[in-house]
Amino acid sequence: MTTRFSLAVVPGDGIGPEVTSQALTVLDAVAADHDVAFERTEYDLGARRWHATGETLPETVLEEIRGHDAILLGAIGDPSVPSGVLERGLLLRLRFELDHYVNLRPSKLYPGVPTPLAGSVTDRGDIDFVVVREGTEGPYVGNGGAIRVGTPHEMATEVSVNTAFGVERVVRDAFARAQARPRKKLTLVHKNNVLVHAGHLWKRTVDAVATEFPDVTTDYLHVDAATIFLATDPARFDVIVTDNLFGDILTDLAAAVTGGIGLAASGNVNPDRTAPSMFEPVHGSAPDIAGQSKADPTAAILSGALLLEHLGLPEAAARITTAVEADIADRGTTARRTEEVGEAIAARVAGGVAVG
Ligand SMILES: NC(=O)c1ccc[n+]([C@@H]2O[C@H](COP(=O)([O-])OP(=O)(O)OC[C@H]3O[C@@H](n4cnc5c(N)ncnc54)[C@H](O)[C@@H]3O)[C@@H](O)[C@H]2O)c1
Ligand SMILES: CC(C)[C@H](C(=O)O)[C@@H](O)C(=O)O
Ligand SMILES: [Mg+2]
Repeated sequence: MTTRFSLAVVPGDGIGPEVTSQALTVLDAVAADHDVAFERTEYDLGARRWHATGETLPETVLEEIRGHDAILLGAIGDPSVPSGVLERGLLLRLRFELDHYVNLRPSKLYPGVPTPLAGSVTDRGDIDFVVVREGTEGPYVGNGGAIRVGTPHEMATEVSVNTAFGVERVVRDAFARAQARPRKKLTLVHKNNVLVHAGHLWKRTVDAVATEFPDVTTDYLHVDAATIFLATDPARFDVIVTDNLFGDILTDLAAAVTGGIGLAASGNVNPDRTAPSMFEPVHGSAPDIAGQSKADPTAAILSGALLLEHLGLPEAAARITTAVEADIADRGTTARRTEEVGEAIAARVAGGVAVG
C-alpha cells in the first residue's frame, strides 16, 4: 500500500525555484519504488508576494503549512526587498514558529570533489562531520534596537538570547547524534573567553549532559580557532554543537571546504515533532546567478534526502545520496545546467537497485 506524505513546498526567491524543482524531480523518482507518494502544496512566498501584497508569511498560510508532514524550501531573499524583511519575516519566522531548534548541517567530502583545503590535509576520506546549529535563539531572536538612528550618536544592540532550556535541548540532541556515529565525538564551539555569560552556560550544559553519554568524548574550541581547523584539519570533527550565529558562519565555511555551497544540505528539525521540520539548502537565493540555470541543485536534492530520513525512509534517502555520490564522481569540469544535473541524478535514482 502506498504511504502518502504531505509536503509544503516553498520555492522562494532567486535560484530557490530552480533548485527546488530538481529536488522534487528526484524525490518523485525515488517515491514509486518505495511505495510512497508526496502530495505537494506549493506556497507562493517571498519577494513576489511581498511586492504584490506586502505580506511575508500570513497567519493563515503558516497554519496551513503547519498541517503538513514536512516542508521543502528553496531559498529566501531578494535584492529588491529591504535586507532582513524576508529573511526575518518569512524564513526565521518559519524556523521559530515551528520550533526548529536543531539546525542540522552535515558536511562530507565526497570522492572526486575539488576542495581548496590546505595541502597538509591528506586524509580527505575522513571528512564527514555534522554541525548541530541551535536554531531558535542566539542573536537571531530580534532582541535589540537602535536609537538616534542616522546620527553620529546612533547606538544599536542585537542581544543574544541563550536559555538553559534552549541550550540543553540542542546539546542533548547533539550528544545523541554523536553517540549514534562511529567516532562518538562532540565538539562545542563558542567564544567563552569573551562571551562569558552565554559561553559558560553552553560549557556547563555540555559538561552536565556529558555525564549521561559516557561513551561520547567531548572537546571545546573557541570559534576563531574552529575556523582554522575547519580549513586545515576538518577531519578532526565529528559532531559540532554551537549557537545560531556561529553555526551559520561555520557551515558556509564547512561547505566551502567540502566541495562548495552548491552541495551543502540542511534540515531545520523539530525533534519533538510538534510541527513539521523543514529541509533546505544551506545556500541563499544567489541573485548573481538566478534565472540562468547555473545553480547547482545538489544541495537541494540532498536536502530532499534528509527529508526522507526524517520521514522514516532511510533506504529511499540512501538511494538519493548514492546517486549524488555517483554523479559527483563523474562530474568532470564541464559546466552543466541546473536541470541537467537534476535529471542526471534522477536517472541514476530511477536506474538504481531498489532496496527497502
Ligand atoms: N536559507 C536561505 O534561504 C538563505 C541562506 C543564505 C542567504 N540567504 C539570502 O540569499 C540572498 C543572497 O545571499 P548571499 O549572496 O549572501 O548568499 P548565497 O548563498 O545566495 O550566495 C553566495 C554565493 O554562492 C553562490 N551560490 C549559492 N548557491 C549556489 C548554488 N546552488 N550553485 C552555485 N552557486 C551558488 C552564489 O552565486 C554566490 O556567489 C540574501 O538575501 C540572503 O539573505 C537565504
Ligand atoms: C538568510 C539567513 C536568515 C539564514 C541564516 O542566517 O540562518 C541563512 O544564512 C542560512 O544559513 O540559512
Ligand atoms: Mg547562512
